[in-house]
Parts: sequence; C-alpha cells; structure tokens
Amino acid sequence: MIPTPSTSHLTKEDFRKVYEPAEDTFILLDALEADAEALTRSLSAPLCVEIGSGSGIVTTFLSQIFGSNTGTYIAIDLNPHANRCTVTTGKANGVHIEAIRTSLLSGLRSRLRGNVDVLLFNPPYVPTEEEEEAMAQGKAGIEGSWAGGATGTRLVDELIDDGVISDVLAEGGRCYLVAIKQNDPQGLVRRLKVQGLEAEVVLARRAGGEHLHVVRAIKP
Ligand SMILES: C[S@@+](CC[C@H](N)C(=O)[O-])C[C@H]1O[C@@H](n2cnc3c(N)ncnc32)[C@H](O)[C@@H]1O
Repeated sequence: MIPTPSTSHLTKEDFRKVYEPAEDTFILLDALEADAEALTRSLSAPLCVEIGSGSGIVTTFLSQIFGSNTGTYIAIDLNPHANRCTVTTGKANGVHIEAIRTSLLSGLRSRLRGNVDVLLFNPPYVPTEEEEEAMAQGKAGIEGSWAGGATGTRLVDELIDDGVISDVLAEGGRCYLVAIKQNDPQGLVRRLKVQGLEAEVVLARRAGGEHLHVVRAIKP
C-alpha cells in the first residue's frame, strides 16, 4: 500500500485559501494506486502533469508510485496559494515539483505536445451558475476549487473538445479525470473516444452526497 503523502505542514489558514484533500482527492489516489503496476511497467522516466494541484497531494502521491527520484512533475494551478502549497507538500515528502500558475495548459500546450505520460485533473466539478463559475475563475481563489459551470464540466469540456488531452499525451500516455454523476461521466468517456483515446470509467463510489467517478483515457 502506498502511503498517503503528509500534509501536516499545511495549516488551517492554508486550507482557507487552498482546497483541502477530500473524498474526490482520495478516489483519484485510489485509481492511481490500482494502476501502479501498469504505470511503472510502461513508464521509466515519466513526464507527469497535474492541472489544479491544490495542496499538491496527488502529484506527490504519483511520484511515490514511480519513486521520487524518477520522473518530472509539473503541477499547475490558477490559485497562487495552491502553487506554494504544492511545492511545500512536495518538499515535505521528498519530491521536487515544478509549480506553474496558469489556467489549464495555457502557454504550455505546444511545449507539452506528445510528451505527457500522465495527466491528472480533479477539476472544479460542482454545477453552478455560469456567472458564478466565471467569477470564481476570475478570483483565482478557493471558490475556483468547486464552481464548474452549468453542468460542472466547463474546464473539462474545454480540454476535451479543443483536443488538448489527445494533443499533449504521449503514445501510451494516460489521463485521469475526476467527475460526479451530474457531469455525465459516460458522456465524457464518449467524447474522449471521439478524440481517438481509449476511455472508460475505472472507479466509481458514493461519498457523502456525491457519486464520484474516475475516468481514464489512454492514447493508443
Ligand atoms: C477540486 S480542487 C482539486 C485539488 C487537488 N488536486 C485535490 O485533488 O485535492 C480543483 C483545483 O483546480 C484549481 N483550478 C480551478 N480552475 C483552474 C484553472 N482554470 N486552471 C488550473 N487550475 C484550476 C483550483 O484552484 C483547485 O486547486
């Protein structure tokens, strides 16, 4: 069993500004752990990119699967406090994470094209008024952790429908997305398939009031 990275260096004050790991975080860790053997078998020096890294716990966990001196870890977040927390969580657990402040993969897409071995995104997935989502994105604070627009998939839609995921993944590269039932995970799977990816729901469970899913897409 891979240990959950320590976040004990982060304070209550940090978690007022940055998303605190919760059930949606943990289902993503579980999906990665379930694929640990396949990940390490097929990738020796992986380039791993997480969008929306928050506390940094997911990227740190992924580095533990590969071994912390193996691979390159890039963690993106729109929230500058998340960038800082991600770096300190990496350090506290012995991994170097490059934190970048941008929206989705803006400014990085052409550099990453065909090179990403593992792409992760636990997005803001709660269905909200579009105005509320736009305001949350503008503030780049904690509100941006959950406000997901009309169907909760505004950011994921942008990644899928603009072909960003299929574009940046390397051959054999994998993308893991968290979604809830209201996001229509099977619809996400269908649209990822349209982009030429092998996609499926690999994990689903109820937690509190949410029916959480992890969608995995692999570039053949
Ligand atoms: C649900 S939280 C997930 C945090 C962490 N990965 C986890 O699983 O605990 C979503 C994260 O996405 C970030 N985010 C929201 N909009 C973003 C955007 N346009 N580009 C990059 N990150 C974004 C938020 O700041 C937040 O840290």
